[in-house]
Amino acid sequence: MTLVTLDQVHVLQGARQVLDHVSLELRRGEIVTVVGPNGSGKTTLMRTILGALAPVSGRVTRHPDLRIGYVPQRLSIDATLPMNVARFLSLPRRQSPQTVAAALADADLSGMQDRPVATLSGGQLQRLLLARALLDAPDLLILDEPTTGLDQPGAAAFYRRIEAIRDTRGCAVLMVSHDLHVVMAASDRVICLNGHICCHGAPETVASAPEYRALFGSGTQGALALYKHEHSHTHHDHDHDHGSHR
Ligand SMILES: Nc1ncnc2c1ncn2[C@@H]1O[C@H](COP(=O)(O)OP(=O)(O)OP(=O)(O)O)[C@@H](O)[C@H]1O
Repeated sequence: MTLVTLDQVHVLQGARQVLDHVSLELRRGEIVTVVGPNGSGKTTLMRTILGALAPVSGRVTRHPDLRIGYVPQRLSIDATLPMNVARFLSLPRRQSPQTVAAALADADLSGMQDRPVATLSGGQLQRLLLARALLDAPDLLILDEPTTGLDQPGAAAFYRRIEAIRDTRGCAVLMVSHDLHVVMAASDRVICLNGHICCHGAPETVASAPEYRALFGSGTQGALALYKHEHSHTHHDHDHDHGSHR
């Protein structure tokens, strides 16, 4: 089932054209990652899909009654605010204890209802934002650079959790990421954006595309092969190029 379709979308930020002829489809159950250099329009694309920005031409079509859960890059919370996790998740709308418990379990924060938000680690706070995005049982989960500030093992664990949520809830996931190595392995499809869509497809296809390599160098494919090797414990004869990292 197609959840969102963008057809030849053009979006301006101020007078500047940021998205140019962008067409894509998001389908139920898939994990799609958008990669691209700084200023390439990734956040603009997320906000266009959310409906916060309108295209000047082209069309965005959302499935009727589509529910979108959004995980922002970061949240500025006043660290001195005396608020616990359960209360944070019941703002602005009251949620049942069961809904809160299920969202916390999916975000690997089981039993944390009474913890003051100010005492959470960076990784736990990120997962709290994930739990909040799960409260309304979204069909599509949008995450904008969700692992900013996490170290590589923390980011890898976060992406595995996202995969588990997709598997159990069946929602689609669209995310922006700079963690190229890990994310390439955790995605069904990758879209490489630089104002327009430079290339897209399976992670392996994108990692070896000349357009992608021109933007990110050639190191990622080797790291991808390495990650998959460790992850699956199978022994494929990948075209390793570990020596050529940027
Ligand atoms: N509100 C705005 N007004 C004017 N220009 C904007 C606005 N928001 C973004 N831009 C410009 O649009 C372009 C794309 O920005 P966007 O935030 O979508 O890129 P990005 O790929 O998410 O970047 P980054 O990786 O740095 O987060 C940039 O040149 C940015 O300066």
